[in-house]
Amino acid sequence: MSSRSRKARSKAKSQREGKTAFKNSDAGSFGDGILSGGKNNGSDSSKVGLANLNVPYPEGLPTDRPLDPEDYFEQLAIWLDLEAEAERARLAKLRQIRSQRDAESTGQAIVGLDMVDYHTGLAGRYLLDLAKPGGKDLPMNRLKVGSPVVLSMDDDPSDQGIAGVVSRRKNHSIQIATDTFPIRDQDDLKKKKGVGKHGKSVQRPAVVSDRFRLDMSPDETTRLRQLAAMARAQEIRGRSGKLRDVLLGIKTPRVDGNPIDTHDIDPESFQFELNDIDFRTELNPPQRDAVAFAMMADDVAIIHGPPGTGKTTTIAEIIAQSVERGERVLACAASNTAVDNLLERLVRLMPNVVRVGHPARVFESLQEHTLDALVESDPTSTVIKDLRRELDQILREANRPIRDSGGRERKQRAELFNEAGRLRGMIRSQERSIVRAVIDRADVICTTTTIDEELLSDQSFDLVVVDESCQCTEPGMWQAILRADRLILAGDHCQLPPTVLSDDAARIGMRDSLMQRLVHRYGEQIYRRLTVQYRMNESIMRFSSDHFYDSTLIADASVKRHLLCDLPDVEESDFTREPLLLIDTAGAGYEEELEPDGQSKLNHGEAKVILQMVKQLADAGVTGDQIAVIAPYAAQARNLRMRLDLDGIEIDTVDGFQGREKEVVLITMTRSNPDGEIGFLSDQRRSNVALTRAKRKLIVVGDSATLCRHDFYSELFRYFEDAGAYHSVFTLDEH
Ligand SMILES: Nc1ncnc2c1ncn2[C@@H]1O[C@H](COP(=O)(O)OP(=O)(O)OP(=O)(O)O)[C@@H](O)[C@H]1O
Repeated sequence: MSSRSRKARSKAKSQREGKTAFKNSDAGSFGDGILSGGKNNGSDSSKVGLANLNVPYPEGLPTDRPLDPEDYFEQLAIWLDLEAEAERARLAKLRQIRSQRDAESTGQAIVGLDMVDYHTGLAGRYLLDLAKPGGKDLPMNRLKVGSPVVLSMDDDPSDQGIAGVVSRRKNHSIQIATDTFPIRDQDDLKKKKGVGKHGKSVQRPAVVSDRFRLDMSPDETTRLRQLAAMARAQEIRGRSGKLRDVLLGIKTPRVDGNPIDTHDIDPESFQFELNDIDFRTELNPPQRDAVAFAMMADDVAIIHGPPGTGKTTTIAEIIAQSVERGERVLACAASNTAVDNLLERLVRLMPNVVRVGHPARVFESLQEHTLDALVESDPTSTVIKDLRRELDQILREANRPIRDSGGRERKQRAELFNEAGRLRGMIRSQERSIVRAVIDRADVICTTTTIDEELLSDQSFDLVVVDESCQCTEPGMWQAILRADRLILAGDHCQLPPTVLSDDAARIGMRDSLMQRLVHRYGEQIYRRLTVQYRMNESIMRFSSDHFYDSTLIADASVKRHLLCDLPDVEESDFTREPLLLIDTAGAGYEEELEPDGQSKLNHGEAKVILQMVKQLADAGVTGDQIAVIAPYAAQARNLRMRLDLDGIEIDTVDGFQGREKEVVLITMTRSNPDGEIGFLSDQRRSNVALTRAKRKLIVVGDSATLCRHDFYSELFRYFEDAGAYHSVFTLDEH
């Protein structure tokens, strides 16, 4: 353990007791009114509008003075420690649930699995196909493609298992990529019934007789990489050291050579820069300004992109401009989905982009841009293909059941495994040199902010861009920052913050992003806001614009009045002509319930209303793939998935929907109780995301008696009422 990590651990206790690593911390005194429209007096830290950015972080990193690097990185290490502790505790609790029904009801484990097939993939990984005996469908689960998992023996609670990543999932089978072959007893191979297509039972043997269990796993690698990057960042000098000092408030950021706190940008230079850019995309004026501003920033600039305002489009243009100037760019985001959204734009603008990351986590449509695919299609990789074929062959031979009792076959098997090891070594070394060549040739590398240090080794970049940067914790930023000459952060602090499991870490600042901190510290000079949105009908946009963005959003003419009934094959009626609809369930007795065996909430009454609305939409000609249902609670999303069977309809939690859009969105607020408790619905950023996903129609189902005890929801209900879109559930048929 590093000395900082040790120090951090011992400090973690005092952190939980509410102390910070900052000496003389006077957090709570930054009220210097740096941002425009300061409506809020800073008394309510739950409000998150830009106008409310004057609100100090309750106990987080101070923004009114430079941060001492040692204190700062120590604080970040403490957050990571608290977070790791919370993650370990959560998973330990889950793995203790050994009984099938209980373990699987969490959605984070699948038990009693047979291994029905395996192959070798890139870099000598094993791809293991697992299924339930008899080809039964897998239970509802949260193991998505890309989820880190632990594969262990089902009948052995002491088995620590091996680490893997989900690489494919179907209704009745799941594929895991691992570095190790999970075999307990090689002699124990015997034929068993397996599964075939569509879950039919066929005579396909389970290739290993053991039963397996899959559990979601903690991602220790990420934390270790972050700690290592922070240790380097604390010591680093030169250009990266200067950028660190700017981000810590020790040095002032510069634009066009001038410190931002003393000079407004010279309008003439700005105009000159703007005129000089040969834009590759059709951008609106705020987007163009943002591009020019980013190009002029000497060290760091921020693009604030409210929902649907073309943040990703804008940063793709910034990257294209930077490449045009002969620069190399690292384009990152905290999630794989956000990286892929950006990659989708980039590949339309330039050819030489490489997506680094596990291919299992990359959109199917973008596979050809992954490092794996590019290495595979490299002419020099035919050698690797031959070696891999040989490896597969050897493994199949080695896994044949042993028939003789004399030990000869056992000896042969050991030799075969040795040979397999040697081949894997050769494959790896060949691949390493091709990987290096592909990466060196790329103009832009796209990756999540959890960077594979081995793949990118010593690469540094003229520009590092982090999209959705408000979803990234500060410790999560340093791997990317260390490789940057200049840094552009894009995001929206009024949407979801990063996921932080530890309440203690969240309370002392881990959920506040670097972008948010820099805006606090430097104010308007450090960011440009995009204001024209291309998603929502104006009525859908207005509430969010007024509440979160100082009423600055403008609906582009192409979407301003678009309606559901304008879609081909959708019948025109009052229902499809109105962009807003709110169904108030107050008085109907639709009380929330706690999911059996779980912590999450569901609401059967609201689900019934959602079902009725979806049916009405389908009857009007709206197709499933044009509809999304958003539930703040996973249990309600699961409940609805079991009850709704319209082809193509998407049902997910708010977190699953950030960055997405649909023609029509239904939200089931779920909370309904006599005490007016609303749990994490009180985080308005979550509601902001849910309310801004719909293009042409937004339907909200909720209980005013519970929700409207809170100002935000009371305003929301009033907004629907004023728009003539409020209906009590009693006005619906069947209720
Ligand atoms: N200047 C523009 N002219 C026309 N359409 C645009 C323009 N800028 C963005 N769009 C369109 O607006 C939509 C949203 O753009 P984009 O995905 O870049 O936004 P975003 O801000 O990243 O979205 P999100 O809110 O999901 O984070 C896309 O369909 C995009 O093509």
